[in-house]
Amino acid sequence: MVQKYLGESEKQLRQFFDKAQSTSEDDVHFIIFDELDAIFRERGRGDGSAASMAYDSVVNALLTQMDGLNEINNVIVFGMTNRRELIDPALLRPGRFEVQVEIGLPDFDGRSAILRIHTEEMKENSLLDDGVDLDEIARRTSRYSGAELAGIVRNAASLAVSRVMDRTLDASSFSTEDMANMKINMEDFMTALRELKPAYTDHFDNVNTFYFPHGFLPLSLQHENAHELCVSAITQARLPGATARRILLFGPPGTGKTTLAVHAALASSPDYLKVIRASDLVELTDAHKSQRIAAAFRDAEKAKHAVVVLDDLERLAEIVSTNHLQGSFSHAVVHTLLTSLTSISPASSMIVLATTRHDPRETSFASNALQFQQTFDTTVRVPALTPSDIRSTALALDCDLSHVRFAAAARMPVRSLLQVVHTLRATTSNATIVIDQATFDSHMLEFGFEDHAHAHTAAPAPE
Ligand SMILES: Nc1ncnc2c1ncn2[C@@H]1O[C@H](COP(=O)(O)OP(=O)(O)OP(=O)(O)O)[C@@H](O)[C@H]1O
Repeated sequence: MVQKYLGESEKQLRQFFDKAQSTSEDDVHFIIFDELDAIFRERGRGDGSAASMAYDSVVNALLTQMDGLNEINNVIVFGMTNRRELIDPALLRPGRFEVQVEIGLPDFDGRSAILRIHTEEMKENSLLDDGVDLDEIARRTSRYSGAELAGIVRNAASLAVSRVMDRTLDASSFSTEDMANMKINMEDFMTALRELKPAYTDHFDNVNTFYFPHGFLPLSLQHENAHELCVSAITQARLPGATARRILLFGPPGTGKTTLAVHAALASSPDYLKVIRASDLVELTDAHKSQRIAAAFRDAEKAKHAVVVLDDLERLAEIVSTNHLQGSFSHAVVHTLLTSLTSISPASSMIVLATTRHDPRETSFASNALQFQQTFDTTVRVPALTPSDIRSTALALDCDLSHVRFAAAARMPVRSLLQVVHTLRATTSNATIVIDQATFDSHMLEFGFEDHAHAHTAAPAPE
């Protein structure tokens, strides 16, 4: 559609419709626009340059043609897009693209059928090993789109070819054994699956190693309760009429809020998981940050069971408070966060787990800016560890703190405890290490924590 000269695209558009109109009414014409969003974007959004005005004019031309369609009844127009929100709204009104059908990610039957179609020819040519279980591949690809499944098949085929080509460079000297080797087997599919990850997700494998490098620990009764609440909210979000879709986890720095949210999300086997962290958005402009956040929510709406984790809301929103009532934040990001959170479709089973260091029950600048009370359905406190939680968590990591004295009111964020325990553990290869008071105290001081035995709170190192 895009032409070099001004007015050419409009002319071409008119020609499509004129051709359809000029034929007999018995001949039905289909006009199909692929990637509709590439050309028919919302008008007035450009930079005012001649090029952007030219795009606006193409949209006008299509609107004129579509309106004229009422008088002819042998033309059916299809538009395809995966960015519906970018299309000029006038095109989506009744009388234009009035029937809108969403084609989401394929379900198990759909994936099986897609895999069968793409492997049919291989099977006919005896290139598919009998051990290839397409249903098993369909089971393992719950988050893959049709195009990605086709990519898996192509990748598996090229693995089989390269296996033989690595051994035999001359195709004319192929032996029967080479031909048998060329068959695409289950192992090729498994390798292809590991290499090609679906677009509509974070890579779950990376998530595991990133968030729980040493495994996931129960930490405390409150942590376990918070975890259970998140898992059951995610499970119930899949049922009609679910009400708790937006959960806010709050607690002091380093108490394990993000880890808990991500683990609960994984435990409920979502087919889409997106963790949005401020560190992934650094160096982006506010507009780009907002786009990323909005896109994650859009993708989540498309998935069947989606979880979005918003890690550290105040960092995402760049909140800097000078006191509990004043400060600054990124208006664009806050606007996007609030709009995305409050406009989750009731039909979707998406659930959002967000983390913050601010107690939503107390007045604070962050709490006001992000409207915690109005935006979230449920809030859950994730506390620092008590002395008995500290001991049991350390023991789970083979570090015996029974000889260390803590003030009853002492509290320690799990991050601080893990820092100390891991350095203590690094000093010896013994199965379980028994730590005395002096060694523990000196490590605590080294990390800048207050005297835990007397202080009410073992403060974490400044961030
Ligand atoms: N249940 C757990 N099991 C094992 N490790 C954990 C657990 N919870 C937290 N951790 C570890 O403790 C550290 C801090 O956890 P996390 O980042 O989740 O805390 P946070 O409350 O989100 O912190 P912040 O307020 O700074 O965002 C991480 O290194 C994480 O791996």
